Amino acid sequence: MTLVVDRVTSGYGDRSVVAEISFTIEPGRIMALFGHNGAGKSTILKSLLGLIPVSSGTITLDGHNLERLPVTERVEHGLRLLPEGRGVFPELTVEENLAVVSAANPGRDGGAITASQVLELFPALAERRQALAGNMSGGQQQMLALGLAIIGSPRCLLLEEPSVGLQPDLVEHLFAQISRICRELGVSAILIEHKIASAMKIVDDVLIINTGEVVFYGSNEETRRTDIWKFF
Ligand SMILES: Nc1ncnc2c1ncn2[C@@H]1O[C@H](COP(=O)(O)OP(=O)(O)OP(=O)(O)O)[C@@H](O)[C@H]1O
Repeated sequence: MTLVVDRVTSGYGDRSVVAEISFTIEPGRIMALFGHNGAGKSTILKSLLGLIPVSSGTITLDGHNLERLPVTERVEHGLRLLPEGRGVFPELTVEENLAVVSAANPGRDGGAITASQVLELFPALAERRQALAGNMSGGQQQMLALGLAIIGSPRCLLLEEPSVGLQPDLVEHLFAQISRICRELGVSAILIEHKIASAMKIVDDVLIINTGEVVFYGSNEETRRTDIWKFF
């Protein structure tokens, strides 16, 4: 399912924070969203998911216009947010976390990803299925959050700084898992990340914004040939 964002402008109240944002992500591909603090990265994700309204522009997922739909319907279409911080229920076990989210996301067309498939995809979670999520390490909690995000029929993951608080080796591991999930399931992703060198190992395309406007959009290869630091 191709995500096409075309000239989206949005913000808070009367204040536009991001303007005329455009990009396209094909299934199975990952786009990095880079920019300095306060550039508007999270605002773009919130606009895609419908947490804040867009004032102009269109968002289509495989041809379906999403920009006027409520959050619940956008989730049904396959948009999934992995929020900054731990997107898990700390007082529930791994299994209970998976059960709660499965109940809320039955998925569509019989091809939905179930809790048991998530445990097959992440053996480290299967080993800890009875553990309380809140007692697990940061890396394990992030893996569970990723597992929860793909239950049902995900099409596009919105990943908000998933590496925050993780040791460098765990960051590499998590990113490898994100890459594998996207390629294997044909799910696209937007990755907001400050750890640019690590992100560059898994992303296909890069969008850089500065004070709410796109200042660079290119493939991984083009990004590596460009002095991107001037855009921050
Ligand atoms: N709920 C809100 N109400 C009003 N203004 C907000 C709100 N959230 C963010 N902003 C403003 O929108 C601008 C962009 O913020 P945003 O969180 O999108 O940036 P960001 O690029 O994600 O930053 P960071 O890397 O620090 O998370 C900032 O000026 C911020 O103060």
